Amino acid sequence: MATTLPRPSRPSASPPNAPLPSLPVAKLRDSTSTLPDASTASPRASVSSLRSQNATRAVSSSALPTKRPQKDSTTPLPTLTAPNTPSGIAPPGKLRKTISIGSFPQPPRGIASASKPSSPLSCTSTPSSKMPPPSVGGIPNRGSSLRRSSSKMSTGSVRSASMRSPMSPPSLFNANGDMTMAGSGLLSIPSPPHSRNSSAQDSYATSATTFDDLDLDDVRGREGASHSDSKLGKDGKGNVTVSVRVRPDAGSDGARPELEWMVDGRRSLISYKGKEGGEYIYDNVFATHDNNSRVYDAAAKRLVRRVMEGYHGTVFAYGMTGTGKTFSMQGTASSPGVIPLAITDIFSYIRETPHREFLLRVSYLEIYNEKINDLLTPAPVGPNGQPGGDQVEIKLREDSKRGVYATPLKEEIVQSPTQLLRVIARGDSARRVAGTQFNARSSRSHAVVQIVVESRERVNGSSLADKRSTAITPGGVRVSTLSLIDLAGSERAAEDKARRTEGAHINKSLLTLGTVIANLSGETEDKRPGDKKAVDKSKHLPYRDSKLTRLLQPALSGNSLVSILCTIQIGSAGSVAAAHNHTAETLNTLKFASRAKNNIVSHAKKAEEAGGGVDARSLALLDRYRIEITELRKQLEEAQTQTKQRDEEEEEKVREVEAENRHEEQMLEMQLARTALKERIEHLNRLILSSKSIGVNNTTRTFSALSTRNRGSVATIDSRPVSARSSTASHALEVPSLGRTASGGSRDSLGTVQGNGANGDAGSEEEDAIGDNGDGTASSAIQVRALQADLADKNRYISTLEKRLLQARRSSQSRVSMGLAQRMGNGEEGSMETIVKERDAEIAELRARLDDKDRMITALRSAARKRDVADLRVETSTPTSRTSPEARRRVSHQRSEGGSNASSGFRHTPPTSPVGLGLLTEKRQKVKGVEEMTRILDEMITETAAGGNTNHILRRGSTLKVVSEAQ
Ligand SMILES: Nc1ncnc2c1ncn2[C@@H]1O[C@H](COP(=O)(O)OP(=O)(O)OP(=O)(O)O)[C@@H](O)[C@H]1O
Repeated sequence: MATTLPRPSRPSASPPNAPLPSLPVAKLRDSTSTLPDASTASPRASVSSLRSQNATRAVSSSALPTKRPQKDSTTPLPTLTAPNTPSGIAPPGKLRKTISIGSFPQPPRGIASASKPSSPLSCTSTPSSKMPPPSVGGIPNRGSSLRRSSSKMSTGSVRSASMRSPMSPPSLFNANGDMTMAGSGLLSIPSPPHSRNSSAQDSYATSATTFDDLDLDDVRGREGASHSDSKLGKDGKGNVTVSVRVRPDAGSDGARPELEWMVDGRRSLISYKGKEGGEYIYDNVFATHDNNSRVYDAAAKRLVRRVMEGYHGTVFAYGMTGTGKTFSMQGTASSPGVIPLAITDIFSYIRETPHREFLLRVSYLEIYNEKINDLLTPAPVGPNGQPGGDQVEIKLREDSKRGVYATPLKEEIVQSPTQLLRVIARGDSARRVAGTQFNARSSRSHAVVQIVVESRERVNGSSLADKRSTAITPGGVRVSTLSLIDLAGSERAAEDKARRTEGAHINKSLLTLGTVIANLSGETEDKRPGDKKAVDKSKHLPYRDSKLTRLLQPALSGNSLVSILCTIQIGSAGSVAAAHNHTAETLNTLKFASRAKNNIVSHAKKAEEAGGGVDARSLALLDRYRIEITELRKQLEEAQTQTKQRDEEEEEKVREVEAENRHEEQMLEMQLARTALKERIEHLNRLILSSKSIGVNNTTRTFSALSTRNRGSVATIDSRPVSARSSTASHALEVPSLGRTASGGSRDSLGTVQGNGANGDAGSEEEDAIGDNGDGTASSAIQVRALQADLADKNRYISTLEKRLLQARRSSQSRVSMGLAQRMGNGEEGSMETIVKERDAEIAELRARLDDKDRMITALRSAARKRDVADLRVETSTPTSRTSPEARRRVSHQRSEGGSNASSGFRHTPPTSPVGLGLLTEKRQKVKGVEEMTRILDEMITETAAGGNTNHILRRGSTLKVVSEAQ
């Protein structure tokens, strides 16, 4: 409850100082302030009390309006229809039961008419502007509220005036308090002190006339069209409305107790002519044929509308078990009750009010055995998997802004009538019901539906920008609450233990409610000294004695518009005993209703609009949502900006990755180019080899001839195959390398030149590897030189390799550090390891490539040397063939010696003849040529590995070819 107001002033017993404005309809009421408590007083006590009161209360009929009496005089009193009447709601097939109007004694015309018109003694409507300001703290300060004077004076006047008036209004009671519908000795039940509540007083008048004079649709139309506060004053609807609804009788055994009752819906009057007889007038009396729609229209519609305007409102149904409280509040599918009709109206109002925006939230709780259960939260599951685990205890709290409220309680935000109805239906299904003696589906708990309405003025303009500007300005939110309460019914002790316990709790809480309402009448502070009523001030209001009264405290203490619907059953209900029971209960209910009407004072005021300066916690949900929406919008914009940035970064990354991929592709292309170059080199090498091979082969053939001739007598130069594979492996090149071997005995051993090259013929040739210059010295010298050259080559190549390795390391280190710096910048610290691995792999690859080159160079060199050696052999063998037979013999001898001394190794004897020296010079030149070629090859390979420049290689290749051809 956002605001609470001080209680209005109470009527004083003092007479009026000035003439009072007329009351549209004079009403007769039993003075509830003197009625015994419904729960405690015995019927007999009630009757005696009534009698004593009635004797002194009379309302003048002289001032009654003339319109109604004329109408009434021609209109018969309404009949009490049985459930099976055409307009009734009772099941079909039942006998039509009509209580004839003739069965009731008719009041005299004047009296009858007197019940309608307004009385000059009635109080004036106290405009809301004259209402006292709200009490500090929101909870009405009953003491301070009683200091109001304007209404107090008038109400007090009413009471005393009515008591004193010689013009008694019509009554069913005679001077002795006996109920008589006719006769001269009528006692008027004095008008209830409704004037204490000016609004309520007005409602008396209007409610009594409205349904008599107006077509219901007409009423609806007019009510729906008006939302203004002034309406309250104009039509006189009050802040507290008390209605009584009579339930159709389920059956009768002929006892016809209904004959003792008279229900006059037109005059909102119920009278009983039994022992505790009396006449009761309320704001509305609904006969058995009145349906839920009519009940809602008269008892709750206006209240609901005003809740939408910013007032707090409470509607509750009270009555004995089985009398139709749930039927009235919930209704049926074909006849919806107060709750669904209120929901429809709430949304109609929202539709009709485009200048405001609304937020609705709903909660639903029950008070069962003095424990509060949240009906919208599913029952927790116990250890056995069955519902019934321990629910979080819901407590009632109170604060100045919200008043009394239950917490923690689930509140659901709803956006449509269907959604709201569904939520309530869910709560209904969770509510405790059980079969009792009087009701097969008796509610065993008090159920409270609470709909919180937040609304605020919409800023003009419907553009999004306007809405946004509204969103960032909190405040201006009005919060009001509509409480729709279906109480459990009072009942006699049941046989079943569980029902008994429930019944005890129900009765206790209803008793407390009765006590609170009864004691409300004693809240008179502004008394004159010596005023007898002053003692009432001390009356205790036991709100805390039950959860129900605690929850209803804000409403009962004047903070809210209140509509109480009391349900009764006056039929025999199938048996005389039941009828008696009903009668007692019905009388109790009627007394409760009278007390409520007389004692509850409400000065509900439109909830103040929360300003923008309130702290965040107390902000209305609507505001909080607005703020949240603004914040979320901001977050969304930020998120969008971030997303955009991330997208750009990702695009950048993608671009980098693409660049990397392109680089890799380029690398791959280069790799392919290198491979192609290698192949080209090998091809060139093969060309070189094949041009030399031809010489070798030719020489070999010469050697072969020679060796055939000398087989078995010459020392052999064995050649061990050394295989050299190019990196492509498919071009394996095996060239003989020089080596020493002991070819056993006289047997020749043949070196082999094998090649898988394109020519494919090298491998098939045999070569006599004989370093034969006649004395074997030439071969030795050649071998030494060849070995030295080989060694030099190897050294050179090793140094080249070292250089390359160093370069590779440096470049990979710099690349790693660059990559690292870049990736560290991108926050990819985890990938350092990967980078190092990548670089390691690159180094390994480079090494492998260098190894390949190494092998290739070795192979090339070996081939070149071999070719060189072969040339030398050919050349040295030629002069030998031209020497004298003596010399040949010497050679032959030496060979035979060499053969016998094979184990001593290869002997190298330098040539001594001038021919030999010339040959040697020529040979040296050739060796140089080989070295030159090797050098070119080395450079070429180095450059190839470093740059992959095909043209360059080709150029070099052609140079090489030229060199080789020159040789
Ligand atoms: N005005 C009515 N017209 C037709 N049937 C009614 C009327 N009022 C009540 N009933 C029927 O009477 C039975 C009991 O009504 P209901 O359950 O509403 O009583 P109750 O006051 O809520 O009882 P309890 O306090 O035990 O919950 C239901 O079957 C209902 O349909």
